[in-house]
Amino acid sequence: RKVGVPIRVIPISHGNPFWMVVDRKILSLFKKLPFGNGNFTRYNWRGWEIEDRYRSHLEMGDVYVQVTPEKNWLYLCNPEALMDVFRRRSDFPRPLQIYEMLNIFGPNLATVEGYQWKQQRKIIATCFNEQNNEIVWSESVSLAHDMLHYWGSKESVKSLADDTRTFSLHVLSRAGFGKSYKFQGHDEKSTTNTETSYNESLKVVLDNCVLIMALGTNFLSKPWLPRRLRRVYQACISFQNYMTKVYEDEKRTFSDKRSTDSNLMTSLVRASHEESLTSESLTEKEIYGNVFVFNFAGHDTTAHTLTFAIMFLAANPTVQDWLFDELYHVLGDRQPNDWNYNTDFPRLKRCTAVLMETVRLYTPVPVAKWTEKHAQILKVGENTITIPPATMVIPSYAAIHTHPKYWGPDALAWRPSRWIKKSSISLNSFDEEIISLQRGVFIPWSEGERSCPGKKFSQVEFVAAIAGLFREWRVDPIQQRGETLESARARVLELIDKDSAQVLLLQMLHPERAPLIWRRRQ
Ligand code: HEM
Repeated sequence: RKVGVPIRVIPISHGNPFWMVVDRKILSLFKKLPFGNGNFTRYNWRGWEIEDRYRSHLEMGDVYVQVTPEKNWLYLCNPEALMDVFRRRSDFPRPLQIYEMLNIFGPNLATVEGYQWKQQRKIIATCFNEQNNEIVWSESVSLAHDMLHYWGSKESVKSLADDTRTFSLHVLSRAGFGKSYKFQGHDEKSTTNTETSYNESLKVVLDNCVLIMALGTNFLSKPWLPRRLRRVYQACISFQNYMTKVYEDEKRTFSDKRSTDSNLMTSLVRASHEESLTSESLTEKEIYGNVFVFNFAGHDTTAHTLTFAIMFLAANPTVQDWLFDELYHVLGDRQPNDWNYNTDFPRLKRCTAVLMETVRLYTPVPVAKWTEKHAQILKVGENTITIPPATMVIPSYAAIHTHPKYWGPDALAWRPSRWIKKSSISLNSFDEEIISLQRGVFIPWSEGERSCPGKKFSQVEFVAAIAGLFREWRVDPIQQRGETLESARARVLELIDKDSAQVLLLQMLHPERAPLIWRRRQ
């Protein structure tokens, strides 16, 4: 109350692990009770932000606090104040206790703060470079082609979410480690052989990372555990062995002065070696920790976003035509292996707009900051507030991304064309630009020094995938008995709206409930 902003009291802490498992089930029962609809059912579950959007801020203003038994959570929906929080990295650090579990393979960018973070970030920034983006581009184009081949051969595609995860895992294998794999659709996956074991182990690690983080690798090594858990442990070991081998190889290559590939792992080893002359290099453990965190941070973020985008496109044939016009204009009749990262990617503005519009509405990663040990003063609009120590400070991304004040009356509609304007410097009628926005109203990759280092990586990957999929093909929902195509599309939109929830990240829970069909354009 002393902060002087509206408050909402909720009975269970947002970080309570037991509650996180049962929240929605219990609240759905509560909602049925005559007195059951209050702050508890409105706010006390994981992912409430997406259902609520900007409504709480419309009711209470740009800042309010949720009071929980453990901490106070301050929600912020004001662009200038948000940018202030992002810029003041030491005043509003990351609450590291939430991320500690990501230390499975070693300390990394996501789990350190202060000087250690600065030092790691400086080295890592050099690895996410244009040579790496070129690898991301060509691998994504090639994999999208194979994925389309698989989807195009089926009468009904139900495995969208699984296949986009395979796609993003393969891109990471190549751009992160230098290992290229042929795309295998959901029904084509073979049992492991030696060649796929690295990729397979990475997949098992990522699929089970919550379990690994919760139990720890020491516990998982116990021989009396069930087979499934031992398999997870084996995957951790072979993933670690693979990283060690690449590390040793690269160290040798470096001392021989032979040039190598620009994948993230080799660049990290090289950059670390170069920095070692100034005693600021990464340790071997930190290299492993970071390679894991690149995979963790880059896998489902892009895969879920692709799933959302393809579903939205299936429901919006006019947007597919709009995309096709750009793809035909930029890529013409050239074959995918002739598409060029340097000249084609920057021109695919509409493809980029599809990404922006999708992450605006379905932002995959929630960001949290806190005030740690000290009170902080923050100007929010006309008011200046003092935020007490140990307060969580949460950018209300789902609100700022949809507030009509910044996005207009159709803010909740998925409309990629809102991102495009005619180029001011070109006379060519097709030359378009992405609109410039006020800083702080669009924050899916966060902002400031601690924003996502994989932003461009994910943009290149997404745009290459969309170009590969939609240059010659289109997608529709499969009609159910007695349904028109129009109502099938409305059903897909309804599914996106009602069936999306925060698991680890925000995702569609059952995209297989709306099977799709891919057809070649006439
Ligand atoms: C659509 C795709 C993506 C989105 C929306 C996204 C979003 C974000 C956000 C919001 C953060 C800040 C989290 C926080 O402050 O708590 C972040 C951090 C991070 N992201 Fe991404 N990300 C994406 C893809 C990727 C990819 C492809 C990679 C790597 C290949 C990656 C690597 C990282 C890393 C290492 C961090 C930690 C940075 C640090 O703490 O300094 N991300 N990402």
